[in-house]
Amino acid sequence: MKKYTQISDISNLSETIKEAILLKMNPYEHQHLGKNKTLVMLFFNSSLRTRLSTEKAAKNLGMDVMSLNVNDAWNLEFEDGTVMDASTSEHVKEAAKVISQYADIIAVRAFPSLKDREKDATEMVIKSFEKYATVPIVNMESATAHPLQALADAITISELSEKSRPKVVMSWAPHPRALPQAVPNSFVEMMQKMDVDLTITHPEGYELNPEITKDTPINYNQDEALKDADFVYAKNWSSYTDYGNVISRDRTWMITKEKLGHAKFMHCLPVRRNVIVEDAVLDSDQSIVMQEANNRTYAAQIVMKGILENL
Ligand SMILES: CCC[C@H](NC(=O)CCC(=O)O)C(=O)O
Ligand SMILES: NC(=O)OP(=O)(O)O
Repeated sequence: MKKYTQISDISNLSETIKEAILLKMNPYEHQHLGKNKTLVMLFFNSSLRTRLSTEKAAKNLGMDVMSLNVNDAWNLEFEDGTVMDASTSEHVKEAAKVISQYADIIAVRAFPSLKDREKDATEMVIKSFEKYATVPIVNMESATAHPLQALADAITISELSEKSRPKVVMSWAPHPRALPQAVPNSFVEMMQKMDVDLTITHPEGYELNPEITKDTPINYNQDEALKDADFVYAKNWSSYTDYGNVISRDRTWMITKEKLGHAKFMHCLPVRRNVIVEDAVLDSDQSIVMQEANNRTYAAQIVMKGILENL
């Protein structure tokens, strides 16, 4: 593996999932790979799980880790040819090359603006690091994708599914803020590669990028969509068509025990209790959000193992 910025960087998904599950049994087995190697993590946005699980994964592999909240360093310029006489102090051309001298792998988190859809779609931040860094890049959530989360979700469903082709329903849920489409995009992309019966449910106006959803069924009736689900993956996202806007705050879309039926509840976290999902669900043994969060370490570890093996 040369990098992990998108799900398609995984050449054999079922093998990767199997290897990640095996890794959990012996997480320190490959420490020789990371000895005298450094992971640098760059955060343009907040994180708990990604920051800690990716650091844990790197240390499981014997790596050293450095983490930088980029906004505490210099305000970076990403546009080519800019006369930098305003608020940006350093161009990503220099920053990426400088960091590459300190790192063997660079991991980046940079959320979208949610203001300019076309510009967000260019994935300027992570693509700039891919272009100018001289070491492999890992995506810790970019403007349109969260491939580490999706891999952890795939591992979790593979481990906990009680049938060969489970029904997986990704359901929109309300949120007070405008959130990215990265997590739902990557979850849909990942589920399309797995042997699951995937349905997406959301209010009208919340259609994701059709280049991602493709022919995955979309049901605007949540109750109908949730019927006989085995896994319910709840997530809020802002409108893609009315880009970056909150066009519904309909609290009836909150996931309840009643709506969940016998299904297992999934969410990437952080989750707004009693907005996205009621306490009774999160506090029940139908919730597998802790297993998902634990699998973030092994998703990151199997990815970085593959990268280290190719250095
Ligand atoms: C892994 C999820 C990260 C991010 N979530 C949020 O920004 C939620 C923040 C909040 O609830 O205030 C998102 O939806 O992409
Ligand atoms: N799920 C996830 O990526 O969590 P953080 O935003 O806390 O890293």
